[in-house]
Amino acid sequence: MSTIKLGVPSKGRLMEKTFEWFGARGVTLRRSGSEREYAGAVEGAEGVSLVLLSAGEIPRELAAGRIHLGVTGSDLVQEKLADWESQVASLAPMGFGHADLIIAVPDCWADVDCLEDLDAAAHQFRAAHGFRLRIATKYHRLVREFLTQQGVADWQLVDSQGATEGTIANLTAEAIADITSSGETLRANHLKILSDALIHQSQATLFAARAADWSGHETHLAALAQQLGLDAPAL
Ligand SMILES: Nc1ncnc2c1ncn2[C@@H]1O[C@H](COP(=O)(O)OP(=O)(O)OP(=O)(O)O)[C@@H](O)[C@H]1O
Ligand SMILES: O=P(O)(O)OC[C@H]1O[C@H](OP(=O)(O)OP(=O)(O)O)[C@H](O)[C@@H]1O
Repeated sequence: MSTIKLGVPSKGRLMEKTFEWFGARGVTLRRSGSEREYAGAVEGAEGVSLVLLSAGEIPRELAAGRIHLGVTGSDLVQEKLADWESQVASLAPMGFGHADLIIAVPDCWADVDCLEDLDAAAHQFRAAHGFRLRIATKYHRLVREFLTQQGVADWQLVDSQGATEGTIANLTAEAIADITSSGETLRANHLKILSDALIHQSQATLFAARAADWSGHETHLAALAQQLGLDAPAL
């Protein structure tokens, strides 16, 4: 018989905290098999099976309907899925995995503390250098939407899939947009956050896939929602 497929992060703190969150609600998730095998088991919820996936791939698997439910950061869903609310329903913020997507510039840019200053600096930068000020990020969709909405001009995004805070010292960007939690990476790289450039406050969230085949799963979904203390989702 087919089951509701629940995708959760396969490793690290997101996996552990997800297991704790479900466990506290009477649903035991665990990795089965050897330590390195990505197989999982569910106890305490009928008709639900566990799929262990990279957090970064969970948005795509939800959008494709290959999993019914998935836990990942809200930043990843909003970045990776166009018009995300049409593709997934947010069922529950889970209270961990907090991170802020922000824009930061070098500490030594004394005249740049907010978006208006960045706009002015970008304008000057283009006049002086003949190309647009570069902002390094992996969050292309969210950053582009935010800066456009805020009326900041004369920037370009350059792709950085990791170690983004290092791009400025490496002279491949003038500013960065990345997630921060403790702020230590920004401090260590002599960067400061613009005061009004909080693009997204992310946390781990339980999502449901609108494209998944829910037929035959209605009773199990209602029972799971009740056990987790959630409203029955309208999908
Ligand atoms: N300090 C942090 N550093 C990195 N990610 C964080 C931090 N705090 C919270 N997160 C969240 O964790 C999620 C990313 O998790 P993770 O790095 O495990 O995913 P991933 O990129 O898919 O990993 P991998 O591809 O290595 O499996 C994002 O939603 C991010 O917002
Ligand atoms: O504010 P902090 O607590 O210092 O955390 C923020 C850092 O953590 C993440 O990087 P990650 O470790 O995921 O590596 P990455 O550079 O590969 O993205 C993020 O991209 C920042 O670099």
